[in-house]
Amino acid sequence: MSSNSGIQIPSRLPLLCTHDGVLLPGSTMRISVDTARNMQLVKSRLLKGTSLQSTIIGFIPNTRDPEHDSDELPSLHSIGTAGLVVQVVGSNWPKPHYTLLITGLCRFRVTQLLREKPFPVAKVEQLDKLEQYTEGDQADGELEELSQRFYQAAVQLVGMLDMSVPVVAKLRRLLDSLPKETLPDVLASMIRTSNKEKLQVLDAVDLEERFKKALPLLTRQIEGLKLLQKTRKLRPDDDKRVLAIRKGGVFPGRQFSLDEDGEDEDGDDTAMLEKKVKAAAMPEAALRVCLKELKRLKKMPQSMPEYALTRNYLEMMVELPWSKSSTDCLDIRAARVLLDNDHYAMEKLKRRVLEYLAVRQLKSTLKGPILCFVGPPGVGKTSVGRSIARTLGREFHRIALGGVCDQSDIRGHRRTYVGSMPGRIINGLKTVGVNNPVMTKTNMGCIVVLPRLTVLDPEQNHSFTDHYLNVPFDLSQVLFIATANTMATIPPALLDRMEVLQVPGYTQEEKVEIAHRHLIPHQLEQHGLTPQQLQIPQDTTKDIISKYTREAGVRSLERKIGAICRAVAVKFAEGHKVFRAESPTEQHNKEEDSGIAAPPEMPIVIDPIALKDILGPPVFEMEVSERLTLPGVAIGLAWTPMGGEIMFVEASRMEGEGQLTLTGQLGDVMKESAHLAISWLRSNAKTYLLTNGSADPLEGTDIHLHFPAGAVTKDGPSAGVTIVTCLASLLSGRLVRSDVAMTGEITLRGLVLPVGGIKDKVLAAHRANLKRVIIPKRNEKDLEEIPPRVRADLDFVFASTLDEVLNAAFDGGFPAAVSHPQVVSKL
Ligand SMILES: Nc1ncnc2c1ncn2[C@@H]1O[C@H](COP(=O)(O)OP(=O)(O)OP(=O)(O)O)[C@@H](O)[C@H]1O
Repeated sequence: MSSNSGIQIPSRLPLLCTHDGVLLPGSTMRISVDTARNMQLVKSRLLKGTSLQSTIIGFIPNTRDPEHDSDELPSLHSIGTAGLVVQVVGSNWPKPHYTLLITGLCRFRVTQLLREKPFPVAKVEQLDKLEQYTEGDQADGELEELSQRFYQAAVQLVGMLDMSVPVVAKLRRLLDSLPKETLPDVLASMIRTSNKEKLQVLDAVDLEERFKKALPLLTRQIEGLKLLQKTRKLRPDDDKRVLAIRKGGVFPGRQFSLDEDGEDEDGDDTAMLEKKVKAAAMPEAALRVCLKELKRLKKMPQSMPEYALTRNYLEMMVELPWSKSSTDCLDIRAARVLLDNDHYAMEKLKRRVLEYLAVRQLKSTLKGPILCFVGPPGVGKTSVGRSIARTLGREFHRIALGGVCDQSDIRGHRRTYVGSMPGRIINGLKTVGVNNPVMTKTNMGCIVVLPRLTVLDPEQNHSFTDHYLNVPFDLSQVLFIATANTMATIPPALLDRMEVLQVPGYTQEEKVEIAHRHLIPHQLEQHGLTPQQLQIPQDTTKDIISKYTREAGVRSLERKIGAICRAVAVKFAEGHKVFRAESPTEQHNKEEDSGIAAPPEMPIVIDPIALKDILGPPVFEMEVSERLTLPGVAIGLAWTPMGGEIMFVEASRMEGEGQLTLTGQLGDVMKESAHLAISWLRSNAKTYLLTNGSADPLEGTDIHLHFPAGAVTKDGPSAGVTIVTCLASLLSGRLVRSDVAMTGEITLRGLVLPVGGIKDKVLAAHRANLKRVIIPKRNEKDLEEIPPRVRADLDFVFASTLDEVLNAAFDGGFPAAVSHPQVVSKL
């Protein structure tokens, strides 16, 4: 029935004493507090409390809170309103204070003041109660009549207001849905009433009296409105007059001078714009264009669509930072510390960035190549860009070109088009307000269609012309950093203008460090939690990495940590009940525990059980060894723009005519690898005793080769060795070792050629807990990039021939019947 009747307020309430307003039940008000006791209440109750109950406070009106803590508390107004604090905003200007947004729930009476310091707390008796209304309804005819009259008056009042205003329409609907008993409070807080009148309504505990107090206020408001409407009707042509003036003003050459403040706004506006144009310190060419446009604008009637276009253009022009730049404050030593503080690992990248910055410091006019960071998503490319901006003391802007394959997105649309806009670069400059920010451009691959690449050419940057501006803008001060996931999609002409820095994926250990140094503290802060409230042990982080994410970077790891923080934040908001998992052994203790709130200083520790509770069952289970229980399966290593991955190759044979079927969305190069592999095995079948009695192992058999994850397109020559191993296993009936992965291109003669992406591939093998990795001999030098700890965990086999590959891939080797002639690679 009543909205506030169901509320049960605590029997002890902290009191907020104020002289600046009266909170009535059912209304919301903003109140600023700055006295000692009130500030204490906010600090130690509202900001520290974690339960819903702690956000309920007693609002005592008409009582001035003493300025100082030591001053005596004056006698309290006996009736107050229990209020729910929905928002607290703190500020130090002009002096420390908090602004509270508080919603009134119900009246209470102070029965006993329990303490005065640091803020008053009192025993209270709740006044507005459900029974009171229901009983009143049945018993009292007069009350019924009063409430009806009040309702009618309220309807009349709302009827006089403009229903097209959404708030009025909402109030009209509310009138019917709210219980009638609450109307005096709600309306008294909405209409024009003094604090004294509101206080009288508040003090009217008896419902009948409350109606009697509020009704005259309502009637007064209605009468006031009636009077206002009458005076408006007396001067009906007022509006028209205003209209006439406005219309007249747009005719060129005619000036109106009005005594009142309704001056000719448009004339004023253009004059203002002119002033701004002159103050914008633009280069000669741009200034000339602006002045010409201004001249046109002055002559143009405002109703012309072009008026708005020209105005927008001019406003854009004056807002651009033509000659506004921030001063660089580069200190290489500080930069090193900052880069190290912001990012763990990525030593090579950091070293190159520092070199770049050092050269800039020595020669500020440096027109070096644009840096381009290439690596899987979430490895910190953009975030290094942000750190560079910080070290230089520059603004940072990120242009994400995801999905953008249109040059107008970068260069803007010509102004002749409706809805034309400047491109992303100019827009970015307008946002940052200086002409020398650090800009990162994500996903460079998409600029394939840019016919002219001036943006990325340092030599041509000084005269970048956006189609919308149509005058050159000097971008030579902007420090561009490009980022991309793969180099494959960047046009060679673009690549040629950039210095590419590879950012490989992270090892599990690196991820754990990054999580504990950066991601967890960052997420805790984002969710308003402290390390005293939530702790994630290293083992849990390892579990999150291996069981819930499979990525080269750390983005989804960060998301998972965020999910944990959210779950814990909910627990704290609910009052921090003991957060335990429901393992069967603990189940019986649950009832005893459930009522006890853990002491607030106890952190929530995320153990494996809690982890499973929050993130659900593990998403990735290592299934490597399970899948290698039959002959004809081998593990390869693939490189994708998302980092390295392990890849299974499966083969099966059936009766047929020696045909090879390939499935799994393979590209041409990969299909050719498969054919090469078959040919090599056929030609060496005798050597390895794969003949099965006949001369050709494929006689009377069809072979099917499949690369699982069939929906993903795969290509490249690096699966060659894996296909050979897989087929050798199928034809020999022997199992491939379940802890070995391999990569390498093959030739028809059985040589193993080098491939790319070794670091990412090796990291993928390490992530998958494999022990042995077979890589081409000529890739041995790439191992330098791999962290020593990962190198120590793995057993590397460097193969230059397929014979070596097979020997390493099978337990006990893969002996040839006759000794295999050693072929030396001259490639
Ligand atoms: N080495 C690191 N140390 C600390 N934090 C890191 C590190 N690497 C990545 N991060 C964090 O990972 C998150 C994602 O990084 P970022 O957005 O820079 O990725 P990105 O490489 O630009 O990805 P994309 O290619 O998808 O744009 C950021 O919050 C970043 O701070």
